[in-house]
Amino acid sequence: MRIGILGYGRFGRALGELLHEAGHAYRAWDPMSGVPAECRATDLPELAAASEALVLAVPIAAQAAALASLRPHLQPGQVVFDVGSVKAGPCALLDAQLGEEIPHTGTHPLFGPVSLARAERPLRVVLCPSVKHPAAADRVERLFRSLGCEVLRQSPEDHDRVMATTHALTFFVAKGLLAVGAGAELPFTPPSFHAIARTLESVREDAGHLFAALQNENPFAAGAREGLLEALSAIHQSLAEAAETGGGEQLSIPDLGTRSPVLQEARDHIDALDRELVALLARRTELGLRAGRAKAELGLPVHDPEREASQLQARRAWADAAGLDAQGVEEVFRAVLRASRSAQGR
Ligand SMILES: O=C(O)C(=O)C[C@]1(C(=O)O)C=C[C@@H](O)C=C1
Repeated sequence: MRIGILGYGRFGRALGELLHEAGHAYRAWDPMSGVPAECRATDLPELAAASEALVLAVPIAAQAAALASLRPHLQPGQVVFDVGSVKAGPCALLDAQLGEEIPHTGTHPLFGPVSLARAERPLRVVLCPSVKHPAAADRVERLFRSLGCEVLRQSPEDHDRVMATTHALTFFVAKGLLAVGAGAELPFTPPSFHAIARTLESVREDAGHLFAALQNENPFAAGAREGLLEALSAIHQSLAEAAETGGGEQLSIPDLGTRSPVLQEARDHIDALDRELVALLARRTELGLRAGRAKAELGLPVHDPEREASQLQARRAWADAAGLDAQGVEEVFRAVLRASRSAQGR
């Protein structure tokens, strides 16, 4: 399928790379950011004429204007979809501007430039079909599946309701933490902070317009924020009361039932950890494939003994520093490298 990307910001560019990796031809047009010559359309009419599917990858606030300028160049055989993080408004806009004539659907890829660069998997996409165009939703679903994505169908409202209490609230909390200095260079941080530190990083790296769109364009976000603030002040209040009365009953952690025996508990943790290791190996394989493709373009072979020698040396040193058996860790990485090479050879 020939794809046209309208808007070549960070997401448009990352989507272009994903399309390219999956073997799709794409062109892009953006009056603001530099599109590389090899995939740049001359102008909007040319982009529209050259594409079977058009992706609206502009900030939500710019969607109406972008769609209005695209509309005169569209044909009924094409399909148009947006990739915005909220869906009620954008889906209504697509319906209003493209109507019965131009097939369209709303989508929200639950990944971005940062998670793509980190080769995080699975890639998930929420698809909000227009009742006017069921076949368009099927075409776009097939396109995302060809990129290795899992596709989940939802109504725009159901999508926005879930996003209000997850995406919008996460960004809201992260903004608050950044405002109180939790994102600053700190001399040390406890493990309980590590997961949220990653979130602070992505919030900091995300384009500024995303925060405003998540909060202001999602019809359920303000209610979710109020609910969170109420819940937090109730907790704050009960902490203050407990400090005054010396009591702690209402703050006690709920009883999790009978304690598991030590062995069971250790095994449960080991299982959880191994699951994370497998997910990490999947990401590592993906990155190996990416390195392989880059080397193929340079005419280099899969096996790079020099790079592997320096990798093994570094991993031995990391093992030493962690108090592990360096030889054992080296063997693990030899197996990882063998698997990576064989994945590239597939
Ligand atoms: O860095 C590369 O060139 C890769 O292809 C990745 C990788 C790896 O998995 O780390 C795999 C094979 C090479 O021999 C060296 C390293």
